[in-house]
Amino acid sequence: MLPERARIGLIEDDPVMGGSILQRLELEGWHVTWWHSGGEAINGISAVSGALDLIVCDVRLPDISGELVFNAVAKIPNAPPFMFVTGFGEVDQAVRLMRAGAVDFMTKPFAMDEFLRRIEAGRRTTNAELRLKGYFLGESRAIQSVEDLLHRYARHDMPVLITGETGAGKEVAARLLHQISPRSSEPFVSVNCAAIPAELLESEIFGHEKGAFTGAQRRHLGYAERAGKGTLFLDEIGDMPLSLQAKMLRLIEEGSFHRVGGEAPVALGARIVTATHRDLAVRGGATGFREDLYFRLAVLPVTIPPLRERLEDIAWLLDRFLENAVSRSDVRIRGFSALAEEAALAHPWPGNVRELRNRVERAVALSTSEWIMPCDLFPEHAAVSASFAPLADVRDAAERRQIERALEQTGGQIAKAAGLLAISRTTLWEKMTRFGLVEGPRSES
Ligand SMILES: Nc1ncnc2c1ncn2[C@@H]1O[C@H](COP(=O)(O)OP(=O)(O)OP(=O)(O)O)[C@@H](O)[C@H]1O
Repeated sequence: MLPERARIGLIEDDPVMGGSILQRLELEGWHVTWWHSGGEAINGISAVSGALDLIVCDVRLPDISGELVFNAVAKIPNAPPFMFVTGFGEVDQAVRLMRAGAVDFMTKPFAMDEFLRRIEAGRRTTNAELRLKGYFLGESRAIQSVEDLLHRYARHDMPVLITGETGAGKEVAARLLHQISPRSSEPFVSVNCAAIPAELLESEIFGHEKGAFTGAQRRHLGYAERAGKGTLFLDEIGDMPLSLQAKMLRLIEEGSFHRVGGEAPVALGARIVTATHRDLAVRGGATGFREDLYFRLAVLPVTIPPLRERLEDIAWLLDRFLENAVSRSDVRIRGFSALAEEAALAHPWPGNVRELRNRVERAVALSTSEWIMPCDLFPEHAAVSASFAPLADVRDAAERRQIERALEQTGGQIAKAAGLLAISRTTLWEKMTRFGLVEGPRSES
């Protein structure tokens, strides 16, 4: 039973569906307000918005779409979380709604117990508790909305495709998705498809039977089987050979696979999460990736923004990695100098978070003071400035040389040398003093 009489808003035009949801929710202790059309719901919600713990909304309504209701309600202060109920063909729309902020969706027909579990997870108090725990991936709004999306995806079993530049944190996101999912006590198995030779990848993922090929002396369980009911994370999926892509497609469509050399199908219990730094959505097979497989993998998509687009995370990550590196060494470092932080903010971070972590670890090893300086984080800039003179120095050296020549030609006579150089005597004298060319008393002749 619910700790308090929680309030739910139901937007459903089908009297049979709405009636059975209402009856079950009331039995479970929810207080339900039922609206039969979108317009009716918008008016009704405005009056009680703050008091509602959750809204369950059908995507297809007789007057306006559930999406329009959601967009209108989202503008109301203290709007309640939305969970959508959709037909099978409306999954794309439901995913779009989740990306826009809906907490969850369920496809009809659904089992009532699963529905109750999901509304309990999506209701307002649960969200508030999540916030209190704070964010894990970073401080920027961009990464926090990624994290919010992962929380919404975590309750589903559909494949997730994580895209983003190299080193941006795709695997970290996949691990977080696993940890916050109901599968968290099961294994998380990570496979880097680019790191395993193409000819071995199939038997590494699907396993093989004894005698399947020369050297296969025993049955070998692949990653798909070792992941059990947990998460199978396939990194660099864009590098998967075409022959294996066909098998992946079958795995997703049929929910089972064959070990190499095996005859009986093995059921896949794990959720598939994939990642790539490539744009696999390019049409016409230009990427060498099957379009049909792409759509199967990208049912729930999420993109990790590059570090240069989330500057607020830079200082946060610097501190995190510094703390970590210092705790593993015996150096005493108090933090980053303001100049080092400024340099970090201006850097484009082509290697993203991985580059930042490596730079911090190297800086801790190199630093000779208690404060990390720009040259500790970016030693290559220090090397460049040592070998490459600033413009002002080059200009000074050229002026000095020309003044020396003029003085030589005029036998050290300032007035004549100034004439040759087309500057005033005073200016020449000042420059000679600055360049250390003045010896003995000044000659005005
Ligand atoms: N939000 C984060 N908090 C702490 N560490 C992070 C975060 N994001 C990434 N990292 C660290 O940065 C490094 C790279 O992260 P990760 O392997 O997840 O990136 P990736 O996008 O999967 O990279 P690749 O494209 O090379 O596979 C790892 O050491 C990881 O621990």
